[in-house]
Amino acid sequence: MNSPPALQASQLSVSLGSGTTRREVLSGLNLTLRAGAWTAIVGPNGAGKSTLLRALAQLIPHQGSVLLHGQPLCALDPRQRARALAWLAQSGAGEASADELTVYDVALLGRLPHQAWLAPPSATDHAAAEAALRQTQAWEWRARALGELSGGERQRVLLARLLAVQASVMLMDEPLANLDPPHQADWIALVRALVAEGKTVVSVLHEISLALMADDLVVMQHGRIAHTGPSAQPQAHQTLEAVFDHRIAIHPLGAHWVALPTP
Ligand SMILES: Nc1ncnc2c1ncn2[C@@H]1O[C@H](COP(=O)(O)OP(=O)(O)OP(=O)(O)O)[C@@H](O)[C@H]1O
Repeated sequence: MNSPPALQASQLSVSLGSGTTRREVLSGLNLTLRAGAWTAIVGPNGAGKSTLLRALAQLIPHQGSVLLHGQPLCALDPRQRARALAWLAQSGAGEASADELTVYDVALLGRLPHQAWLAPPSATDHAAAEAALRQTQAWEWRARALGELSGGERQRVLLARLLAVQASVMLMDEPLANLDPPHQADWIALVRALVAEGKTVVSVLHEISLALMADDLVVMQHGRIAHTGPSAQPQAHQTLEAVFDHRIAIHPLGAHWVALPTP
C-alpha cells in the first residue's frame, strides 16, 4: 500500500490584515506534498508562499483542513505536532528573543517538544543538538551568543535547531537566505541526505535554479497554485517563466536546469 502524503491541504484559505485592509491571501488551495521527497515552493513576491507554509505549520488561522501523514493536524496536541513537523522561519522573523542564548542552547531548543515539563535535557537531547550543530558546521560556535553571529552563521544555527527536532516533516521558509554558495550546496546535500532517510522537506526558495533541483515544485501566483508536480516537467518550467512575466528563462545545464534573467 502507498504511504499517505506527508501533507495534504484541502480548501485552504487564509485572510490577513484587519478592518478595511483585511483580504484573502490564500484562496481555497488544494495541495498534496509527497512523503520522502523535497518540494520547493516558488513564485513572485507576495504570491503567498510564506503564508502557505505558515498555514501548513498551523501557525496562523486558516480555513480548510491539513492532514499530516493522513491524520488531521488539528487533532494532534501541540507537542506531538512540534515533534512531527519542524519549522524554520524566514530569516530573523521572531528570533530576536534568542539573541542572548548560546548557539548550543538555541540548538537544544529544538528538543523542547521531546522533554517532559521542566525536565532537564536528556543525554539523547544533548546528542541530537550536537549532531545537528555538526551537520550545519556550527559546532565550533557553540559557546557564542546567537546575536553575535553573521546572517549566514545565524541561519546555520537556526537550521541546526530545526534538525535537532528530528521531525519527519520539515518546513523551511527561505533557508538559503544569507548562505554563501558553498553553504547553499551543503544545504542541498543535507536535504538530499534527509530525503534519503525518508524525511520530507518543504522549502520556500527564491533561488529558482536551486529550486529546480527539488523533486517537486509548487509554483504560486496571486494566492493560488499555478502548477504542482515534478520539477523536471516542461509544464513546470513554462509556468515558472509565465508567473515571472517571462523575466526569467529556464535552460538545461547538464542534468539540471538554470533560470537566468532575460534582458
Ligand atoms: N499580516 C498581514 N496583513 C495583511 N497582509 C499580509 C500580512 N502578511 C502578508 N500579507 C500579504 O499577503 C500576501 C502574501 O504574503 P506572503 O508573505 O505569503 O508572500 P510571499 O510569496 O512569501 O512573498 P515574498 O516572496 O515577498 O516573501 C502579500 O500580498 C502580503 O502583502
